[in-house]
Amino acid sequence: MSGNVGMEALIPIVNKVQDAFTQVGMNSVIDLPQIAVVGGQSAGKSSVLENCVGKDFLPRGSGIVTRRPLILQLNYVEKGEWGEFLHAKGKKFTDFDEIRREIEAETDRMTGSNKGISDIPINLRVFSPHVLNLTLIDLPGITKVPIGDQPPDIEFQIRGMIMQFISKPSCLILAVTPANSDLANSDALKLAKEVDPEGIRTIGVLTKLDLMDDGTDAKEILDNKVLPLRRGYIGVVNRSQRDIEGKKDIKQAQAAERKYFLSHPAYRHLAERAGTAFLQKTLNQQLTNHIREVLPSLRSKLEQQLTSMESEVKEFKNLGMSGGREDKSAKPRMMMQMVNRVTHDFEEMIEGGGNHVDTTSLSGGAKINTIFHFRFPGYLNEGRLDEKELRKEIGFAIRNIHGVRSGLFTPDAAFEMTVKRQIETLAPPSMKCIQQVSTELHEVIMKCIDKIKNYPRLQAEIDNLVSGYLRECETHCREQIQQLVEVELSYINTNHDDFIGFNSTAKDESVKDVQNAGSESQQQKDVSKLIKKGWLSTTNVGLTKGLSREYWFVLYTDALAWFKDESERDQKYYLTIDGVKMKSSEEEEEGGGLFGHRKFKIQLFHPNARYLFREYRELTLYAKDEDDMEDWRASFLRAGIYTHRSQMDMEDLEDEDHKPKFERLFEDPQLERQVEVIRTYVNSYMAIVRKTFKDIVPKHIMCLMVNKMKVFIEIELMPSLYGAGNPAELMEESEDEVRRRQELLGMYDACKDALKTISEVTAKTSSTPLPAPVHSNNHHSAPSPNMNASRMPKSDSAHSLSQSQRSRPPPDLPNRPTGRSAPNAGATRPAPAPPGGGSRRPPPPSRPARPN
Ligand SMILES: Nc1nc2c(ncn2[C@@H]2O[C@H](COP(=O)(O)OP(=O)(O)OP(=O)(O)O)[C@@H](O)[C@H]2O)c(=O)[nH]1
Repeated sequence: MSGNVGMEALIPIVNKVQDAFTQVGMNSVIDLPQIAVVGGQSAGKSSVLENCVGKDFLPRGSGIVTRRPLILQLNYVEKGEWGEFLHAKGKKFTDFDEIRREIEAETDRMTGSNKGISDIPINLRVFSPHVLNLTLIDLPGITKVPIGDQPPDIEFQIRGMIMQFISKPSCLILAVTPANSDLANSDALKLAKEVDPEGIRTIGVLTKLDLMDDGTDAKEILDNKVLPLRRGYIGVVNRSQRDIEGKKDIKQAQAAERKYFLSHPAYRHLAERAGTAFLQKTLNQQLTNHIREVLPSLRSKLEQQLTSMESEVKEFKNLGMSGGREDKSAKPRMMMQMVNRVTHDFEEMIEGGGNHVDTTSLSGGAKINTIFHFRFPGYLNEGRLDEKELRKEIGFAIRNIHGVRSGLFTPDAAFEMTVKRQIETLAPPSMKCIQQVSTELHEVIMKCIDKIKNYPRLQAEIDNLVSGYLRECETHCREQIQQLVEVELSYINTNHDDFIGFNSTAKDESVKDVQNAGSESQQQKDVSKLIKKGWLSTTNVGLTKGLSREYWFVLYTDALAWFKDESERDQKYYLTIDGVKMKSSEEEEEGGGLFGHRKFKIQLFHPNARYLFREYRELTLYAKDEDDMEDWRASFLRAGIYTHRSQMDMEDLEDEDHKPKFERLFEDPQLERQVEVIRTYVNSYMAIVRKTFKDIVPKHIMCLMVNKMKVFIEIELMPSLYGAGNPAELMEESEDEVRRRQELLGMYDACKDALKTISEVTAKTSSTPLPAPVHSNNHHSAPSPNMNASRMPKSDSAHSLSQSQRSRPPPDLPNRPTGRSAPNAGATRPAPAPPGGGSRRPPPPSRPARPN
């Protein structure tokens, strides 16, 4: 196909834009409008359409030829030229005469050969290096009188068929009217007016100028003086049937057409605005307008995409990795940057602050702080014996020291032995604290090195080195704490300032310790100290079993209270926790609930009483996660709610009569007195030791683990990495990263190219403004019979036609209508009316028979 030079000129432009956008992952950015030809029977629609494409391939002839809509999709391909029908998939038609025959045959297949019609379209795709990706629609001609197999309502049916296509706001309408018929009766113009009352997307085409009666011409119509259209009329002279039969070449025909306009006295002045070439130019200009119209939004999309990539591309450039090439010398520098980043992040996560503060959970330094000051004091109470157990132990110690004799005096050794056993119980919670901090440090390291996962070897090596060092620190710290326990065991300092001694009444900081050491009345006097507040969910506080509710729990050193909410106004219960024990466990998911899946359970109960509170034997609490449970457990421990011993342990404390063994001790009043004295001392001394541990263990951990880790990462990590391997190898990127980087850089370049293309296209093309609306008193501009259907939203029609066209005034306004509205006033008819006042319409041209 080469009969449409203008369209061919647009091909490289569209392809360039399309290619540029395919590169950046956007397809079909330019969706060109459809073009439909509408007109009466034999008006020359198919001829006009063919001329638009510039290739012979449509059936033409007398009578109704187009009897099914033909949807012609033009597809640009670099090589070859062929057609394909949807109804004959896979078959390539390289001979365009064959295409014409196939259209005829397919029309007959659906409609029969006796002039029947059908609204089922024939879909033809033409592939060619000479076409734009464009859809053209050839529609059956409007006819009024049914012939052959045509249904009685043929006019109505064809009208519906046409409307289906032209009512789409993106469809350009070529309203074809033969010059040798009455323009005022043009169905094409009427239909176009219905769907496009403003005339934005309608182009009037006047065919068969050559067939007008001698002495008549269509000058006035072409000058847009009769039934004016916003875009005016374009006159064309298509090939006659004889030309077609004589195989007149399309180019030859266009040359003849041009000659016709130049030589015709009535048309000479408008020769530049007439003919097939001008129609092509007008259509191509519309397509150009459309292309130009989409460019600004494409540009802004590209600019957005470019901005989003800019910072990463800059980073690659800094690292010498742009342009798809890697600068090997940059690798050690990059490694340093990565290590610095890890150092910085580690420091930030431990010391707090920074830009990326976690707002969902405690982590890093804050978590370690919680472990030190919240959990660890609780853990220290874990191995602690309750009052009865302690008395029992002291009682046994005293009796074992006295041996066979009954001692008169309280033996110091019993105090020391008991204290030592108690000091030993401080080692496991201290180790637990070390282990928890170590786990947290490891988590922090993992988070820090996650950011360098694009360099898997470097990440693995850092993990290896840092984790190894952390293990060393942990081991060392454990040894130190063990040493600390041994130090405490080595000398029981009863001269300690805070030790209660024989006369002293020193008080421990911890209220609980005093409670254990003092009398009941003393306990009552102590002011309750707050330990922890928070939401917990429970299943058994005044609710049907199985249901659960959240309450605001407040734990004091001697009581647990719960409230409706944080305001603490509506108190639900106040539970004194003396003697209360706990069991904690992880429960299987039961599905649903206030905290999602209730898994972390703590049960409080009173081993020596039937009910804990009201009619409940126990209080079951659910924490929202493991951390929360751990915090509550530690808090309960601090409040003196210890973990319940197993049944076995309890049995050990009882003898055959189920009487607590230690109670028997008190059958000896002297022993009872001695036990009481030692118990007071033990509690006082242990309060001192616990206080020391509470203070010194976190200090050890900070010194031997946290700070050492910081120093290691800051100072030793880099040399250790150099020792571990070649930076170039360590800095090897993951395949994903290489691909990602290449893609990103490719995309970045493609975006820039696409922007350049847009600028080029904008510079090389120009928009034609939409002519101003025409005003006419004649019938064409009268309200359409179907106004509702015809009122299209302006924005919709803008889809295909430039917004800018609307606002700008046309360079040369079309002439105002003369006001003459005679049906055929366009034709300059010098000849007088025929006698008898008959119609002035010329007789319809006799059409030669269609060749078979
Ligand atoms: N002399 C002359 N003949 C024309 C012109 N335009 C079309 N014809 C002839 O008119 C006849 C009908 O042309 P088509 O292009 O088939 O018209 P159509 O509107 O597609 O016809 P239907 O699809 O049957 O409605 C053909 O024989 C054409 O050669 C023209 O400008 N001048």
